[in-house]
Amino acid sequence: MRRFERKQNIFRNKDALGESYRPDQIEERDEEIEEYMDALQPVVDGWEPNNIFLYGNTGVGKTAVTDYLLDRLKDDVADYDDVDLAIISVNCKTLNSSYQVAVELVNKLRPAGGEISSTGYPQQTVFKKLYGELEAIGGTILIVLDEVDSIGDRDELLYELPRARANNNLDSTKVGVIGISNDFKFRDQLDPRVQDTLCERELQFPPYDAPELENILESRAEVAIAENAVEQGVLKFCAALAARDSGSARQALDLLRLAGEIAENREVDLIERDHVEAARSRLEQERVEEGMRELTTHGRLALLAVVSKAAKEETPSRTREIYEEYTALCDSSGTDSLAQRSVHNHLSDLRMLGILSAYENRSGSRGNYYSYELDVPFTSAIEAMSDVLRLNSEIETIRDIASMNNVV
Ligand SMILES: Nc1ncnc2c1ncn2[C@@H]1O[C@H](COP(=O)(O)OP(=O)(O)OP(=O)(O)O)[C@@H](O)[C@H]1O
Repeated sequence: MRRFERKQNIFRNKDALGESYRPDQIEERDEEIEEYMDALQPVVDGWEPNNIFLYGNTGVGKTAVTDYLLDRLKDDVADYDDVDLAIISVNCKTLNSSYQVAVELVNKLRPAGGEISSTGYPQQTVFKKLYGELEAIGGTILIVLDEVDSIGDRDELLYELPRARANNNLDSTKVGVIGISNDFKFRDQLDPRVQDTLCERELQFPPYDAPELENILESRAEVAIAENAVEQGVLKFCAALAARDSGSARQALDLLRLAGEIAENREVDLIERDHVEAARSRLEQERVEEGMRELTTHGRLALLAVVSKAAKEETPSRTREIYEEYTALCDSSGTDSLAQRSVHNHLSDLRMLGILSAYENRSGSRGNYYSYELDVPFTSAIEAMSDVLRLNSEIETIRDIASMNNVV
C-alpha cells in the first residue's frame, strides 16, 4: 500500500478556495458595498439601525460581503464610546418557522447549560425570552438571518423584531434585522406589514459576469495556488463557464479547486484546461445526482426515458414519445405507470432542476406542445442513474445504443 504523502505542488492554501474562507478583500462589489454602508450608517451615528433585506442568486457574495462589512463596522464603531454593537448571525436553513428561529436566537445568547428546548412553549413566551436576552445585552444589536426564506410563511418574528421597541417589548436596546435570501419570490410573498419593516432598505446583488469572476478568481488564486501552477487562460475559462451557467463565484471557485485536485491526482504541476473540463463534468454530475436524490421513482423513470431517447439521438422529443419510452421502462421495472399528464409534470420538475431543457412548439390549430432534451451531458445523467434505479440491463442497453451513435 502507498504511504500518505503531503502534496503541495498545486495548492499553497487550498482552504482559501473553500466555503468557510473569509477573503480579506471583496472584488467587484464597490457599488453594493457603498449602498450597504449607507444602510448601516445609522449604527455608527448611534440611531436605531435600518432593517436590510439582501437578495440575489446563490454565490453572488451576499454572505461574503455581509461578513466583511460587519467586521469592518465592528472595528470602526469601536472608536465611538457611545455605541455598543453586538452582532448575532443565524443561518435559518434548517429552521422553518419564526418559533424555531427565535429559539435558536435565545439559545445562542444564553450561556451553555441555559438553553431552552425547541418545543413546548407558546410562541409569545419564546419571543419574550428573546426580548429578555436582547435587553440584557443592550446597546445596538444587528441580527443577521441568512437564508431567511426558510422561515416560510410563519414569519411573525420578522414583523415583531424590528418593531420590538415601538411596541414596548424592548426598552433601551436598538435592534436591526438583516435578512438574506436567494429566493426572489420570498419578498413578494411576505405579509405586506413584514415587507414594510424588513425591507426598509433593499439591496440586490446581480450575478457576476465573466470578467468579474476572473478578477475574483485571480485574487483568490494568489492566496490558494502555488506560483506558476495555473496554465494561462485557465482562470478565464473557469470564469467563462461559471458566468455562462450561473454567474456564481462559488461555482467558479469550485471549478478551480476541483480542477486543481484533478491535476494533483494526475501528478502534474500545472492546472490545465483539460482539468477544468473534467472538473466541470464531475460537478455537473454531482448536480444531477443531487437533483436525482430529490426525485421520486417516477421522476427518475421519466428522466431515464429522456436519457434513452438521447441515446437514440431522438431528442428533443415530444412528451408523447417520452411517455411511450417511460411506460416501457415501467413495465421492465415492474412499476405501475402514471398517466401522461403526471409524467409531464415530472418532466417540468426536471426542467426546473436544470436537468432538462424544454422547447415549446406551436402546432397550429391543435395547440402547443413541449419537447424535451437533456440539459446536462449524457454521460453525467446516465452515471447518476445507474446507482439509483434497479434497471441494470436496460441501462446497459441504453449505454450500448449511445456508444453506437457516439452520444456522450
Ligand atoms: N466579490 C467577491 N470577492 C471575493 N470573493 C467572493 C466575492 N463574491 C463571492 N465570493 C466568494 O464566493 C463564495 C460564495 O459567496 P457567498 O457565500 O457570499 O454567496 P451568497 O450570495 O451568500 O450565496 P448563497 O445564497 O448560496 O448563500 C464564497 O467563497 C465567497 O468568499
